[in-house]
Amino acid sequence: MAIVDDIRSAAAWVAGRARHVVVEEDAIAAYAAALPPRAELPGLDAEAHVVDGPAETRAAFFLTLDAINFGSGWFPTIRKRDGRSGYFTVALGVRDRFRAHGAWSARELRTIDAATVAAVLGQDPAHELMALFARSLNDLGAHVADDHGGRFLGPVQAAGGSAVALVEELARWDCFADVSRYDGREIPLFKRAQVAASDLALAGAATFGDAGRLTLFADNLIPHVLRLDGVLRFEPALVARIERGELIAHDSPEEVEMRAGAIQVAELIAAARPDLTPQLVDQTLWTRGGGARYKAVPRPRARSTAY
Ligand SMILES: Nc1nc2c(c(CN[C@H]3C=C[C@H](O)[C@@H]3O)cn2[C@@H]2O[C@H](COP(=O)(O)O)[C@@H](O)[C@H]2O)c(=O)[nH]1
Repeated sequence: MAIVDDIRSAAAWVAGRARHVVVEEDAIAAYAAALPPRAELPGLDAEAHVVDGPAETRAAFFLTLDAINFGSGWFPTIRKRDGRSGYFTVALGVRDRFRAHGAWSARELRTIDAATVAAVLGQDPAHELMALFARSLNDLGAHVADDHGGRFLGPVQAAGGSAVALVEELARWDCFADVSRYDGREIPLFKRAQVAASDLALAGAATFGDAGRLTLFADNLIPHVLRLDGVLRFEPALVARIERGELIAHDSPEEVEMRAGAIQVAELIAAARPDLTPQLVDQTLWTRGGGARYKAVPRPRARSTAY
């Protein structure tokens, strides 16, 4: 079975036995009907990303950014750009570096250290997230250098027009690892490998015929949006912990159920809205999550390199 089908069937299996986070199936039809048409979806935020210039540079930008598109559990402890979220603070830092000095080469990424990453992102070099970012970039650099001759378009071209094939390759790299365990079973989620495929297509660095097979990208923000919108029901004790700002343990049943529940909801929505794929549902809900209503309430936070 293709990796994306493993992800969706694992997510459905978790959702079917979830104890802490439950899909409100009766809410799906109306919720799906009310989601905006795909035409209204915002594309890439051109100000925060590298969306022009050579395809090789766009591929370098998004593979570099998505290799460090995690840390949401630490975001309350990093220095944010004024009025920007954690994700956009990181994206803008990488974008500024690309604008000033171009892309890091694969060879440079292979040896980049925490202090260099911290300087680019405007962070304390001693912050533990900087060492995690550097380690992820080291692995990315090693794979692009050793497996693809230093070309960031290498993995895209090797995927031969298939987003699923690209996810299959990135999922083998440590820097895109994202498999949890739940009731003794492996639960592949691969949020960043999948968002990388999506971002490369959005940036025009890749053309995929099968992007509709990607699942929703299981982060912490979408379950939060779905809870506030009444589509995922979190048990009261979990809500209380989240609202106290307590970290939820990565790989805990609650955390896996939140992420798997969001993937399952996107599948149910896509079944009700043939014009929307799970990737488009993700973009809609992730964008919605940036709104005041969702920012006003504490969101779940877990510390992992997955999201
Ligand atoms: N499900 C989903 N999660 C996504 C993204 C993105 C960025 N993608 C956009 C970039 C270019 C295109 O416009 C893409 O749409 C980041 N995240 C996650 O959010 C979390 C950050 O939250 P906050 O605390 O607010 O910064 C963090 O876990 C990060 O991994 C997405 O697209 N989908």
